[in-house]
Amino acid sequence: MPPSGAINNWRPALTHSDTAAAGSDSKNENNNGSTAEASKPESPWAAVGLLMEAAQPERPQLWRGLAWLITAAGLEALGPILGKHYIDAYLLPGRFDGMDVQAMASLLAALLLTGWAASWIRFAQLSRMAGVARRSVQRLRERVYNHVLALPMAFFDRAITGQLVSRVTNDSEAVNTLYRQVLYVMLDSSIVVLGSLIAMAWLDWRLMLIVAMLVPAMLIIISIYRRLSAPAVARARELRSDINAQMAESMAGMAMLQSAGAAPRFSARFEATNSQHRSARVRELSANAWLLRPALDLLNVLLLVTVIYGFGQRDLSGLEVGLLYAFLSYIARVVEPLSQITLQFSQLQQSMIAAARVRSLLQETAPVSSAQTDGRRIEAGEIRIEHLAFSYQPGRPVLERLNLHFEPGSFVGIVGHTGSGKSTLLSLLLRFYAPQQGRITIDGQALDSVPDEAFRSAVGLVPQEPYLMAASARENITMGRPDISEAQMREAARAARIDDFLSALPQGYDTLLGEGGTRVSTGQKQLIAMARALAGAPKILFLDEATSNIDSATEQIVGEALTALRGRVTVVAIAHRLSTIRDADQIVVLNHGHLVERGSHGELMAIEGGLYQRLVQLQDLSE
Ligand SMILES: Nc1ncnc2c1ncn2[C@@H]1O[C@H](COP(=O)(O)OP(=O)(O)OP(=O)(O)O)[C@@H](O)[C@H]1O
Repeated sequence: MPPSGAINNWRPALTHSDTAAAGSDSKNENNNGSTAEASKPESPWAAVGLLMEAAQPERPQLWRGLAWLITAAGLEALGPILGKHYIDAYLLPGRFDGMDVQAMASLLAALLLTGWAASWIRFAQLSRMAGVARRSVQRLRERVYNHVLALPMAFFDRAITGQLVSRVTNDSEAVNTLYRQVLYVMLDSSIVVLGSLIAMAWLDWRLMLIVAMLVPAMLIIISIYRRLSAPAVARARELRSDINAQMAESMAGMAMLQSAGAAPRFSARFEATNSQHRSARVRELSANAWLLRPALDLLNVLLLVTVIYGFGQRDLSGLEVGLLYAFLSYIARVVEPLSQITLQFSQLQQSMIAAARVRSLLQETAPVSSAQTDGRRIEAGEIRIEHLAFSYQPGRPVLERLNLHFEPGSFVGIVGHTGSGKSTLLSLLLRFYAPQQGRITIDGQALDSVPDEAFRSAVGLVPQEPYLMAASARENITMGRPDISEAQMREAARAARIDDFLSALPQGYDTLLGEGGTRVSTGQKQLIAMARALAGAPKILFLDEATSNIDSATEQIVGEALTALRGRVTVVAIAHRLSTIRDADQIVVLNHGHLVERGSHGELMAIEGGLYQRLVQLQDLSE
């Protein structure tokens, strides 16, 4: 199993989606067990914390925006007070002449100006905050992506590609919505409500208390709604991510899917997930339609009745009319934002779940980078393996008590039956996993203490399933490594015997390969992968069945290329096709995770009844 292809691999075990399709709680039954997927309920503060982290560099902007929003709310709250004064001082007493008209005109102008100023400030600040939100989400998305790139390979054994894509794209986008909800609706509306309540308290605190009752009533409604709809919201989100995962999985395994005639089954499974998603959304929207809107309308009416009734109980002298006007204005200003907060709650809940998922992905521990360690560069490429033991799952050892020594510049072949642990050994040498017992050293220093950069530049890999990016041949070989010159790239391509092919392409090395680009055969892909590995001028070159997809003539040419590396580069090649490693200085034979034989081809062939001898005989028979 090629570790390098883990993220792109076709995964026949559709555990998560299958359990989801069966209608069970996939979270509990997901054998892939991605903690990134676990959407455990998080407090709203956790989500807000994530936002604040993302907005960290622009916090002063946020505080400034907040201060201006409070100013706008204050200006808005002034409106009804001015209106009350206008009614009480001029309208009711009928003072319409001389100085009074002037005063009335200034009062009305102030009324208009405060309203306009408040609207303008709010618009400007919300636009400013929208900018902060967009940039924060951009930062968050980059952070999530970089975090995923740094995660250990063991994580990708559990993760499902489509769901990870969902985390980086949809969920990060949902966090954008959360930003909008939190800033536009929650924050802005809360400030307006607070400003109106303060103004009302200044006018008549008893009446204000009646209006303020609205706040706890709304909170109760929200809490009931939350309890009723939360499972549906979480389920909808989970199923949406499943839909993405199924989509990605089908695309990645299209050839197998079609050739195995599995399209109808996949289609049925997709429909099942899709319809469960729709049902979850309907459940969620029903709670919204049946509970939220009617409850809000009812509260509004009750409030108006109570306030008017309160006025009815008082001595309705002329002055009370201005107060009634002011209160009715304030009630509208309180009810509307509170309705906004409540009505947006469903969206808010979804966004919070998305934020929780992004957060748990960010909490996946990336391996501690060796970048800062004081290890040396790899100069010779000597590898020593001592008492190495490893298992993916406790109690199921894959490699046991391995002791090996690869001389610098030597050519080492690793052979063994399928599942004997060859790729696992390679994964350990590549630091994809850490051994549970024993140790590996390179040039005498522990593998994990070699600085990242030094390790990467000294090691090349030609994986079993070569991976081509949707980019030019040049980019596919250099992989953006700035230190690889044109001459080095071409030299590597020549060594991998792919230079002629690439030069003959319509735009030569600038021709697009990979998805949507020029089609290349699997064998050619492998040669490009070889050129990619050689271009970095590695000290150690790992090949994971790199000759399995090329014809015998090309294999011979590659064999010559490997021979040319002798003495300069330590080559460790896993090979099913034994002819590839026939000339190796040392052939290591693994069986069920144990080292059973070791030696040159000649030495191993001399072991009567030995495993290597049998493997060679079997292969000779089959050819
Ligand atoms: N990521 C993984 N998680 C759990 N078990 C794994 C993982 N990768 C490999 N294994 C198991 O470890 C054992 C050794 O697998 P490995 O891929 O190293 O064998 P191999 O010799 O390279 O096989 P092949 O020649 O078929 O590629 C197998 O039993 C396999 O099922």
